[in-house]
Amino acid sequence: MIQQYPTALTIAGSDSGGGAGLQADLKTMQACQTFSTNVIVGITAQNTLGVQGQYPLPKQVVTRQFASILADFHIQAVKTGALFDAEHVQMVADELQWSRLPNLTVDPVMIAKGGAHLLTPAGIRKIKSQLLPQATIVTPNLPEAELLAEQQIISEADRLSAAKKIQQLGAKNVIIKGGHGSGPLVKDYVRLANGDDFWLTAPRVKTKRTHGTGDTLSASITAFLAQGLGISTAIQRAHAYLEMIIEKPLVLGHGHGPLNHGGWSAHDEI
Ligand SMILES: Nc1ncnc2c1ncn2[C@@H]1O[C@H](COP(=O)(O)OP(=O)(O)OP(=O)(O)O)[C@@H](O)[C@H]1O
Ligand SMILES: Cc1ncc(COP(=O)(O)O)c(N)n1
Repeated sequence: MIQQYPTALTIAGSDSGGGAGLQADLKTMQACQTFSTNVIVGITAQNTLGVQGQYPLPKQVVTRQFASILADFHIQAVKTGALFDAEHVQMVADELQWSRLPNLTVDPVMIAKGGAHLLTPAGIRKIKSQLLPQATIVTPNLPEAELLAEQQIISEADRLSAAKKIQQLGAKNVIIKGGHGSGPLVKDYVRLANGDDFWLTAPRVKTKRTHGTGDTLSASITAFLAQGLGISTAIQRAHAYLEMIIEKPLVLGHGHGPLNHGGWSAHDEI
């Protein structure tokens, strides 16, 4: 008998350098045994050194992709990535609202590793008002969490209060990632819808090959949600996948190099 294969949707920007954005999402989902369809919201000219150009796509091009996917596939989980500006956040929020797709992971991509802004201030406000109320989970890094919660995050207690504020904006579950912190350990803080919380801790890998780590974590969570795993298990497996592949980098490019998304096999324990 032919089994239904877990199927997800990523709504993101294309990275010509192949390490982040849509390309990271597709490779991650494949490695995590979920098929991913994709809506391209915009195109970036980008490499490991930075973002050289950004080209959001016209509304009709975005909505037409949604229509094609929804007419054919049974989508079990969705993620959003770089959405560029308020207009594009709104069109994505509208599509998600009417299509009522389940298991939404919002990766509130704002600033690329090289410093380029991938979302306008009005776009940030729209994410807060239109996307977070629909989100099963939101996955900000530390600077993104500060902007969403409108507070500084220095201590661990700050992380707890920021996560609570982000939940008040409507996101059910929150993970505030710790890659931008310092010290020998990277600590991600997870706060679940029921109020339970925990830290995911890993040794900080001394590498500049971290392009797309955030996309990879959120795409992996999405892949595992599409497979029907509970939110806590999906987060923990995604973190284990990320920590496994960050140890096996590909030596490519002259800047923040990409992860090795295929750097584990289905037989590896994660
Ligand atoms: N040097 C590192 N060693 C180990 N784990 C890391 C390292 N850097 C980031 N991570 C992990 O990678 C994931 C993404 O964290 P990070 O804070 O880098 O997200 P991000 O800034 O959104 O990433 P990006 O913008 O590059 O896509 C987290 O689970 C974090 O713990
Ligand atoms: C199209 C696109 N989406 C997301 C990112 C974030 O990834 P990073 O922060 O590692 O640059 C990116 N650089 N480009």
